[in-house]
Amino acid sequence: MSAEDVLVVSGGNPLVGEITVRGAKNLVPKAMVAAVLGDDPSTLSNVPRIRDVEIVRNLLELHGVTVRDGLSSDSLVLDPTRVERAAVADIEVHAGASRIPILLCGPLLHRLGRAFIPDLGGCRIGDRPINFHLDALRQFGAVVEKRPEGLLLSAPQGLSGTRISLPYPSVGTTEQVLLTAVRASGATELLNAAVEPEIIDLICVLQKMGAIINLDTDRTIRIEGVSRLSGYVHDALPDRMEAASWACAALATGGDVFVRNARQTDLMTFLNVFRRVGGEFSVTRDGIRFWHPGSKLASIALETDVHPGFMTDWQQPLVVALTQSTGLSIVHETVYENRLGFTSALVDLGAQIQAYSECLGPTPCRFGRGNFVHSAVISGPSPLHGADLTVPDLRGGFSYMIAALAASGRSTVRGVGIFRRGYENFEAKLESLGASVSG
Ligand SMILES: CC(=O)N[C@H]1[C@@H](OP(=O)(O)OP(=O)(O)OC[C@H]2O[C@@H](n3ccc(=O)[nH]c3=O)[C@H](O)[C@@H]2O)O[C@H](CO)[C@@H](O)[C@@H]1O
Ligand SMILES: C=C(OP(=O)(O)O)C(=O)O
Repeated sequence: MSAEDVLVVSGGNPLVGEITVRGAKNLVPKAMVAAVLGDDPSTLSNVPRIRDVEIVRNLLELHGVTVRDGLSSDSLVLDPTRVERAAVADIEVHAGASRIPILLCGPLLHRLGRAFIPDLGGCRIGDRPINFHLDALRQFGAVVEKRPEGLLLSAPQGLSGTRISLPYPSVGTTEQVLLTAVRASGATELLNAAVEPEIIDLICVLQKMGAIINLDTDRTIRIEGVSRLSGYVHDALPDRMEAASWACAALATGGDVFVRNARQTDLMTFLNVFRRVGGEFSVTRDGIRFWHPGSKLASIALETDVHPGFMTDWQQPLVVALTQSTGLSIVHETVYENRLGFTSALVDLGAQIQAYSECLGPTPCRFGRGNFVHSAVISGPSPLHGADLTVPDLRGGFSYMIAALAASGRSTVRGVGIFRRGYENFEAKLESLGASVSG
């Protein structure tokens, strides 16, 4: 860990001011991958300067996509016309960096008839298997060989439309199916699909390219394959995970933060919970202002779920705010089996949190019968004090930062480099909100 990976936080002051969120971490890299399917260049704007975008930019360049900055400072132009001629021998260097490489399967199979996919990275919040992805790709006609350093795929007979029913509405697998089906021969029907706003935005990107995609009200997506797609011009939807993180930071520190570009439609479920806890917000054309009203915060019972439920990526920052609520709050994490480990560090800061392997919520989830610690009871309000913290993953780590800002005294937060995966300019944003942080 380098020195610049460590931040010393003097907490106890409310965060006050304004920050801007740009395009979503969970859409932008995927829209970049979609550009590989086009016959001509695509232009993507509202692109944040985050590590996951850099990783995918480097990966696409290795595959022969020419990526250059666009006319505006936040846009990228992606030209895939040289992909066929690219050498892919260096792809292994990207192993372990993010979840995105798996989404290149369909686009590379369509263009080259083969694809090499390195081992995936991303947050360690569960096992994160890719069995749904591989089952779906095989149904399209792909042959998948597992190699020590990754996956080798080919499509000797090409890729053909198919009927896929997902055991669980997986975001990544839904995107995998979309990116493969749009240029497969014939029609594809995807049942039990995920319908997160980032997926809808990816569908918008693909439709601009010439794809025909229907979304039914029952989580069924129907795709009619087409033989060619063009480039696109698209403005990425704003990052609702980052917006919710700053909202929770405002609430936990007793502050008042305007999140420029936050969109009500993407945050509707979060806003309901924020209000039930006692947080105030007001929606304007340019963003959403979130603030602590000065009165007591309420405890709540909450389950994370696939969209339109309460998103799992919002859970960790919200738990910090719940340490300041009066009474007992209950959180049941139903999307990942191992996303509550971060709570033990919050206990070191003075929070009262007990974690359980039972399902503490009305929905019996996939993890109830295993020994997975996936429910928590938070008792509050607890005064928090400074501690020495090491970031475990993106959202858990940002929660530590929020807790350190809410705590009285000094905390040392190690491993903040991970934040660069999903929080653009986080040091500058913290400073602009009056946080006392130093490297
Ligand atoms: C880069 C990106 O967009 N990441 C998001 C994406 O992750 P990601 O796309 O990896 O998440 P999924 O929706 O696929 O995973 C949901 C659940 O399905 C399981 N599963 C998934 C695939 C599979 O082949 N087999 C399987 O069992 C996972 O272990 C997990 O328990 O959606 C998650 C759920 O909203 C978010 O937390 C992540 O921020
Ligand atoms: C889990 C997350 O990301 P990833 O899927 O990229 O690991 C996240 O953004 O909180």
